[in-house]
Amino acid sequence: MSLRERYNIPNDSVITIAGTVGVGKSTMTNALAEALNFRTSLEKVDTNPYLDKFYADFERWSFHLQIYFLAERFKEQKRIFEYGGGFIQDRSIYEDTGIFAKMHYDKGTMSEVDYETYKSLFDAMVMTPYFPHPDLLIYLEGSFEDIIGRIKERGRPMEQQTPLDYWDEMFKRYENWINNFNSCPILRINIADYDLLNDEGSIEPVLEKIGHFIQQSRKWKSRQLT
Ligand SMILES: Nc1ncnc2c1ncn2[C@@H]1O[C@H](COP(=O)(O)OP(=O)(O)O)[C@@H](O)[C@H]1O
Ligand SMILES: Nc1ncnc2c1ncn2[C@H]1C[C@H](O)[C@@H](COP(=O)(O)O)O1
Repeated sequence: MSLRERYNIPNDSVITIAGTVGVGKSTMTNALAEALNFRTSLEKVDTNPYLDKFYADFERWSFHLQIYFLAERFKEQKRIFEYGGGFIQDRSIYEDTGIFAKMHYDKGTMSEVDYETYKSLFDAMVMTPYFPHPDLLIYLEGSFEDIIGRIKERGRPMEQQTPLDYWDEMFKRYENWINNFNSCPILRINIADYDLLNDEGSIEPVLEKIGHFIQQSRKWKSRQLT
């Protein structure tokens, strides 16, 4: 029996992994996809044509970068739909607007007119009944110190040169954002409770929770339809 069958996870499930930069989304995405034999939808950092420029000059590039991310994630959403699900997605589309665009607007590194243009495009594309929301959003959380340690250890130059205040602001916003998030069911997992790098078996309790959550939310959805 496969792990997917053992934990009763439907093979058309779409699971998105959310959380601040460096918390461990990509690592979790790859581990879950391998355990469930699902496809991945990964955030491509190396081929992003705006990311380096953005970190060097937020004001000049924040609008361009948000439009790029929106286009990339929307194309991925289409790909997931075309395959009929069975995907783990590295970062949700909701974080682009709820965390990044809003933070840059509030801090003055995205102009009001750019923010309004971006938001109206995002809402028209995503906040509609036609947009297929994921079955589950797994929110990874941990201490600020642990997360900063992981950003340092990973060592992407553009992130090393970014002041600590930026990550601190983002960390605080994430807590507030997840407490108010209601676009799909949420499963919160603390990074202190598993260790995918040193203990392969630590994925199993996560799978058990996923199976339970998806079963519950599908039952709830089917009751709403009858
Ligand atoms: N369970 C873990 N224990 C220790 N380090 C981890 C763990 N999971 C991820 N990391 C490390 O933390 C860093 C950031 O992880 P990553 O998955 O790239 O985060 P994200 O995609 O959220 O930015 C990487 O260097 C990764 O190897
Ligand atoms: N929407 C975004 N706006 C600005 N920066 C973003 C956005 N989405 C991702 N990023 C940045 C943050 C990191 O430097 C890289 C990759 O994110 P990660 O959390 O490491 O997967 O892109």
